Amino acid sequence: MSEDEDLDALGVKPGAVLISGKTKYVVIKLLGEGGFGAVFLVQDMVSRERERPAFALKVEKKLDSRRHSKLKMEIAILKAVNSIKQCGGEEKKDKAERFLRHFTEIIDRAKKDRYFFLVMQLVGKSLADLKYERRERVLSLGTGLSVSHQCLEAVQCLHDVGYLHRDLKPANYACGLKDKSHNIYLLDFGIARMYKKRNVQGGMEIKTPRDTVLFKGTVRFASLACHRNIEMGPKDDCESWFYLLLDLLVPKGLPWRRESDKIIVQKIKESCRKNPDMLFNKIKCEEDLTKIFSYLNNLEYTDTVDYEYIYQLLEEAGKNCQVDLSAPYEWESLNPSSPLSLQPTSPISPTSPLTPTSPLTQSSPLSPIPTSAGHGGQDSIKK
Ligand SMILES: Nc1ncnc2c1ncn2[C@@H]1O[C@H](COP(=O)(O)OP(=O)(O)OP(=O)(O)O)[C@@H](O)[C@H]1O
Repeated sequence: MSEDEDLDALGVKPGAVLISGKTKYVVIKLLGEGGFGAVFLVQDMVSRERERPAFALKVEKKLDSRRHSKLKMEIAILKAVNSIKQCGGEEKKDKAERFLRHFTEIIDRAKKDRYFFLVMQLVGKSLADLKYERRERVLSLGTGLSVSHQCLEAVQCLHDVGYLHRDLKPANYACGLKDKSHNIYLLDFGIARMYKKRNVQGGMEIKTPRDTVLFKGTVRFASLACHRNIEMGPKDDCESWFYLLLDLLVPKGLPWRRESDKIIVQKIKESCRKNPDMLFNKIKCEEDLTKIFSYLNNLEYTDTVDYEYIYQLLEEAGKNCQVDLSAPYEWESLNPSSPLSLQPTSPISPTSPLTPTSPLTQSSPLSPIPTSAGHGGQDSIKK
C-alpha cells in the first residue's frame, strides 16, 4: 500500500479538516508525496482575512519505534536554523537575515493519535519544474548562477548549525510566491544528519566518521563519497550542489543523466574528476566553474568549506560572461497569464475552497507539478 493510501485511510485527504488547538485546516489538495509522508495544500478555515491564508501541511504517519521520524528532523532543523536569529551584532544579524530567507517558516504543528503534521509557509515551483518548463530545459546563465548562489547560502547556513542535508537536488529547492519569487527556499530535510556534536568544553566538533555508511540520497546528485559508502561531510553537500548547478545550467545536463545504475553513475563521476571538460559541454563560464570543481575535489571530510571563495567565483563567472546576477529571474519577468507565472491568477475563495470553480488550477503557483514525477532518475533513497 502506498503512503498516500495509508494517509487516505487515516482521513488525511482533500476535504478533510485537521485541527490544531483553535485552528482548523481544510485540506485542499495533494502537492506531492515522498517516501515517508505527503504534503498538502491547506487553508486556515478560522481566519477572518478576505483571502484565507494558504499553507503547506506535511503529514507523517506515526512510526514504529525503530524508524526515525523525518518530520521531527525537519522541525529540529528549522528550529536550529531559526536560532541563528538570536546571534548578536549587526554583522551577524545581516548574515542571519541573508540565511534565514532560504527556509520556510513553521506555522503550526500537531500530534494526532496516528499521525503528526507540520504546517509551514507555502512556496512555489521547484527548480526542477522551473527548469523543465523552459523550452531549452536549462535556466539562463544569469538566473542559473544567481539561483545557485542562493542555493549554496542555504547549505552554508545548514552547515553552520551543524547539519548536512544529504539530498540536495533541484527538486528540493523552490522559489517563493508573490513578492518572494526572487527568493529560493531549501526543502525536505528528511535524511539530514547532524555532523557535529558538543565536546566536553561546550564547543562543537565534527563527529568521528563511521567506517561504512549506506547510500542515501539521489543517485544523480550524490557525491562520490556517498557512492563509495564513506561518511559524508560538508564538502559532499557542496559536491551535490555543484551537480545541481550544472543540471540547471548545462544544455543536455549531466553526463550521467540517462543512467540510473549507481555503479555506472559512480564510474562516470570518477572519469569527470580526471577530465572535468566532460561536465561543461562548452558552456561560457567553464573556466570559473572548473576552479570551483577542483577546489571541492580537494576537500576532506573534516574540512571547513570556504563558501566566500565559491561565491566570488560565481560572481566572476557572471562578470566574465557579462550577465547581471542581480537581474530578475526568468519566471519573474513572465506575464501573469503565462502558465509559468508564479503570481496567483485569482485569490483563493474564502467561502468555498473546494468548489470546482476554485482557482487552484494546474497553472496556479499553488499547484506545483509534483516534482518527483516526470523528470526521471531523481528519486531519493532514504532508508
Ligand atoms: N512548503 C512547501 N510549499 C509548497 N510545496 C511544498 C512545500 N514543501 C514541500 N512541498 C512539495 O511537496 C512535495 C514533497 O515534499 P518533500 O520533498 O518535502 O517531501 P518528502 O516526503 O520528503 O519527498 P521526497 O521523498 O520526494 O523527497 C514536493 O513536490 C515539494 O515540492
